[in-house]
Amino acid sequence: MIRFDHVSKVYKRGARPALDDVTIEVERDEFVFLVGASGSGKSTFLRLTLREERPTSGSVHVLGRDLSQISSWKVPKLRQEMGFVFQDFRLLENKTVLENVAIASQVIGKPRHYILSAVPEALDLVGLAGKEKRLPHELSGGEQQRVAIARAMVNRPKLLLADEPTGNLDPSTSVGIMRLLDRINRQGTTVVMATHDDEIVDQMRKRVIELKAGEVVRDQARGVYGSDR
Ligand SMILES: Nc1ncnc2c1ncn2[C@@H]1O[C@H](COP(=O)(O)OP(=O)(O)OP(=O)(O)O)[C@@H](O)[C@H]1O
Repeated sequence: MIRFDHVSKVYKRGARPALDDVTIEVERDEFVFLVGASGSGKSTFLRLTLREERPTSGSVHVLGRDLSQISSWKVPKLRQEMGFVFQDFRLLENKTVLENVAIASQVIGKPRHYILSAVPEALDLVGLAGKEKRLPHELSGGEQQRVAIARAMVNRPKLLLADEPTGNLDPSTSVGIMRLLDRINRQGTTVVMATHDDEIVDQMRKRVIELKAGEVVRDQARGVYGSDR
């Protein structure tokens, strides 16, 4: 699903690498936490997976494709096969819940009959059926994040990337969001979630990849502690 082969990323010549010789494989149907202190390289990992950035060296494969071989005009098509969720929700404030979700299908030209069935299905998945006409400011933070997750799922991606999705939520609301992400994973979507929240990571008992100053220092699924090279 995702393969990083000796990937390094240096943003500015001479600066410390944001990722330093990272080799990781995420298999189909896995749920993986990406943890590490601020600046350890989590967002860089996600940006490379989305091909928002390109590696300085090494190769990145996502959804069976070598990202270095994909021409720029094909990148939007690749991103259509992924969903992403952010800490700050990023909803359109003057659009209803329904419109916020539908727009993700409309912008990529999905046919009307698809949208008419996929949008209610996505809202049902996240438990927001009945709130279609609300505007984002009429929802709680947890509900706003659910809208963002419905939007990420409406095109039925194989891979969901989440960057601190519970970062703006209180602990009990976060638990609900984690249950939802777990359910999405069990229904067949690979999930990679960057987080600072140790409590969530401990509760969920999933694979944990820890980055420190751009290096993988822990990969719990493989039982490796310390640098694995
Ligand atoms: N666009 C950029 N230009 C220059 N340096 C960058 C850029 N983006 C990130 N960096 C640097 O790369 C390193 C890794 O940053 P990254 O954002 O990947 O970490 P992070 O683990 O996601 O941190 P946080 O949890 O605070 O989001 C940091 O030293 C950061 O300053």
